[in-house]
Amino acid sequence: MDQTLPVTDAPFSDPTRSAPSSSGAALSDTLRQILAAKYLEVQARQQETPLGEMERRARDAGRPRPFTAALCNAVAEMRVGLIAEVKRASPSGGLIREPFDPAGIARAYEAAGAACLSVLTDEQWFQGTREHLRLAREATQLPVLRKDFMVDPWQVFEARAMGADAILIIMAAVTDEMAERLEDTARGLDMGVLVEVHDEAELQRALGLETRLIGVNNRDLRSLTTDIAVTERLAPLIPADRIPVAESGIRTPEDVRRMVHAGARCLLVGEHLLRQPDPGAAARALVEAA
Ligand SMILES: O=P(O)(O)OC[C@@H](O)[C@@H](O)c1c[nH]c2ccccc12
Repeated sequence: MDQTLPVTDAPFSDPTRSAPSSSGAALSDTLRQILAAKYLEVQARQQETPLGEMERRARDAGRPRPFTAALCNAVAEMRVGLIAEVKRASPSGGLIREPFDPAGIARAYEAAGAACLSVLTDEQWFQGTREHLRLAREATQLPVLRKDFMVDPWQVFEARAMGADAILIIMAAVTDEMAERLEDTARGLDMGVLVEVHDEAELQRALGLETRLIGVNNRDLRSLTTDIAVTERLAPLIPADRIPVAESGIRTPEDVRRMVHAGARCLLVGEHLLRQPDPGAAARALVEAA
């Protein structure tokens, strides 16, 4: 814990310029728009709360709950490791749930046997807030992933300061160098990391990190379409010392069985659960599918 943490004195890097876009496609699409706004948002927030102050708040936030261990335990016990998501809206789904009760939803997920929670904090595209994360975490004992677009280590301190136990690193959104800085910062705070990939090239880049949890996003963040065959293609390429997590577009017990069969016993599921009158019952049906 006495390691020197990376500082954010460098200007925000634009991954669309320097990172290899693995698909070869220009990011002139949803992800690019989200990132352009995110750099500005982080810059503005950092002016309100400078790095040193945010780091102090992060270190005062108490101990993080063990996110990676919760999923490892589920896998070791041959259960489905469900990361159940709390989100009000999304760019592809529009307004998903209204009224929206993050604490009640989180409690229902916990009772259903979810291993972890994921809470959207992006306001502009997902109508998320820091308050949603705080409410969901306080209502349960579960480790919580802050689901947002991380482009600067300042946000990792911010995540811990708001109570998050883990962060997401989206390989399509960052350079290799930034991915490492985000990972180092999270590890220095004892936080978990989920690194997200969508194709073979992003997977190769992700395997250069130390993070064990490799999320395969079935959703293409450029076009917003989902296809759970993406996990079936990529999960077999993930080495045995890593833990594959199938993300997005999972709805039915049959989908769960397909993901488990492909080698992904951990699942990140949101929209389907949140569209049901009883998200807890829907979560239980998926946990019990395999
Ligand atoms: O709601 P779904 O299709 O079940 O997907 C959940 C989760 O995988 C999705 O919200 C997600 C995965 N990666 C992201 C990156 C940013 C925002 C959102 C996401």
